[in-house]
Amino acid sequence: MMTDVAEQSGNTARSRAGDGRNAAPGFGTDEPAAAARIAAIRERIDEIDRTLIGLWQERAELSQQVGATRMASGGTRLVLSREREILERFRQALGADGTQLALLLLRAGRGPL
Ligand SMILES: C=C(O[C@@H]1C=C(C(=O)O)C=C[C@H]1O)C(=O)O
Repeated sequence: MMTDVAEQSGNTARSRAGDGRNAAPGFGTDEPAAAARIAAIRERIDEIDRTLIGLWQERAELSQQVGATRMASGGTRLVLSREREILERFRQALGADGTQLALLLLRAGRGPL
């Protein structure tokens, strides 16, 4: 993110200098063909992000339903053995970043500890 902003302001500075570069502001390149390819790839990235956000929200709602169901039956709010399984699943698939992602995912459902 920081890099994008820095690169964009770099392009803006060149445009102001009137040297003919910065053909496609916001793409981080002065090559129109590269900018077109990037725009096409970004469409899919945006689609993936929308899906991820929707799935994230759906998972949080389902997790809250489980918690409410369990507490209404006199059970516990959390089940740490289950949370450990989920952390391990994400760690195995994605490594250390997977663990961090799973921690955020679990927190989205049950709130901060
Ligand atoms: C949703 C549940 O409740 C809590 C939330 C979990 C989750 O978001 O995956 C996992 C374990 C529990 O601490 C569950 O037990 O399945």
